[in-house]
Amino acid sequence: MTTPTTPARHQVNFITGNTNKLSEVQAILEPAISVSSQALDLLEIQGTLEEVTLDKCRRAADLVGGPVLVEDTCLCFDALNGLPGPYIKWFLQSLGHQGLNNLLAAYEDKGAKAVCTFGYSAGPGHEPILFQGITQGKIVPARGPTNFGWDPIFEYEGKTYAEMEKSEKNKVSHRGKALAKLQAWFSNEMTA
Ligand SMILES: O=c1[nH]c(=O)c2ncn([C@@H]3O[C@H](COP(=O)(O)OP(=O)(O)OP(=O)(O)O)[C@@H](O)[C@H]3O)c2[nH]1
Ligand SMILES: [Mg+2]
Repeated sequence: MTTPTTPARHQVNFITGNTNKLSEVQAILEPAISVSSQALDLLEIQGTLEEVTLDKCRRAADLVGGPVLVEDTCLCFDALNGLPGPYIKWFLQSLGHQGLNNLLAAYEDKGAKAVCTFGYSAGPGHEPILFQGITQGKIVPARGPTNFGWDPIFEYEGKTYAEMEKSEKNKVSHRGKALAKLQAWFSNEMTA
């Protein structure tokens, strides 16, 4: 007679230097998928949203020598044909919330897409798999706590991300949507 075994819980090693990202990923994935993390400052190439994450993921797998999860987040202004996109980190650092609003002053269209692209690689030499989530919102003057990036200037259905409870943001966010796809893929793998 064989004893039924419970399938091993999935485990991911999320490589990021961003503690805010890490706590959102843990809040969304755990306890179903356990999340460990290494803070490595990965070099990021110029390119499309997908190219940046693919390259980041391959680099992380080579550095760590095992399975890795990485993520790259873009903020794409509709009036600017998707810019700043993957370069939002440097735009935010240089211009701040007001400066990002000013970029759209000449345009009526304040629409913006928050795009999150996760890359999972089973290890060095394994081609990464991408999971992407997009939330459409608009850019507004800052409202709410300022502890995470551009959260105070990204408004979705009347509230900025910064004004939402964490659990509320995770339900509607670019990151939450991307992680729902990743979770579906992992549970499929588990039953395959
Ligand atoms: O208000 C925000 N709400 C979010 O949900 C969010 N997610 C990312 N960011 C910021 O957008 C840039 C992405 O750059 P990014 O993806 O390269 O991140 P990063 O360099 O901080 O970490 P990582 O590359 O080590 O993972 C960085 O400035 C992040 O702080 C966010 N800001
Ligand atoms: Mg980065």
